Amino acid sequence: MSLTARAERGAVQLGTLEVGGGPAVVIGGAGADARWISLRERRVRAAEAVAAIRAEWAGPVLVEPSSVADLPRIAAGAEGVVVGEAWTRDPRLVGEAARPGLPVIVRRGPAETLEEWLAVADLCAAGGNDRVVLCEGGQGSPGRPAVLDLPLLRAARERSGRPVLAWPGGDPALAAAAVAAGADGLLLDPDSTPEAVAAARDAATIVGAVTRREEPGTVLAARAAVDRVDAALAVLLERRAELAGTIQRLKPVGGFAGRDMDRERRLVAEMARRAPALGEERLAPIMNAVIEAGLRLAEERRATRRD
Ligand SMILES: C=C(O[C@@H]1C=C(C(=O)O)C=C[C@H]1O)C(=O)O
Repeated sequence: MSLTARAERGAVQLGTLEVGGGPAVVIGGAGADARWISLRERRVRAAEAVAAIRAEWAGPVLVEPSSVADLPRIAAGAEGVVVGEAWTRDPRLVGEAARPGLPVIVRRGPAETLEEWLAVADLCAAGGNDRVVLCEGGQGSPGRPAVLDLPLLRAARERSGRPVLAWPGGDPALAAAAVAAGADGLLLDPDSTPEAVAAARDAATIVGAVTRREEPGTVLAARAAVDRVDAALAVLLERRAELAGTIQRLKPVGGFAGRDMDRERRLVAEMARRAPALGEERLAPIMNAVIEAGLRLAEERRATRRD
């Protein structure tokens, strides 16, 4: 599959948040598209935990239960259930988690094979609940921060047709790599800081703008998709201006005086291969504006440095 191809898959709705159909989503702490909490290793009751998060967040909430007893409370107050390794080892528990009809996020345990992982998802579906999202990656050992198998993530996505999230730890570079590999979203630590959430979202936005082909159905969704592409364009335009500025300093004659129209025509022709709908005719004035902005910046900088 090419880098920018769009794979067909079933999207899963987590409350108001669609996973798998549009942009890569971010699930985690404050500032994310959805929040989640784990009741494992916490001495807090499901109802209290859900109420606490509800007090500050009106969007989708997912909960990892500590036992089957938590499920009715979760079903009453949350938009999804998260099950991890402890659950996926026990088919009966998985069946119970899927029964209330809430979407289920199935996290792969580090020792679990692709077949075992997908079998857990199928178990949910067999119980009548096909709203299953997979999640690859998890906490490593102390010397090994995150364990994220990207080929396995891709295989799971292609084989199951289900959305697949990735757990990138706190590393935005891994978040970017996961989205580039096809992850439909990121599951961050529930206690992630707003800064960590923003960094992961930024990485997902920039990479996703190139790798995720979207087909939005409303003006609002299409504008949001355009905003993501513009975010990536801004990063590239800034980088391009810096590089073009370097060339002005290195050339014997820089700035507008050293303009090379033949080089400009050739780069437009090369770009038209990747942008055939726009073609050379439409790209030429765009690139002329981009190039002139870069030259103006270079000349302004040169004037203030007086070199
Ligand atoms: C950067 C250069 O200087 C100018 C700016 C260009 C650009 O921004 O791409 C291209 C050709 C030149 O007119 C260059 O010569 O490569």
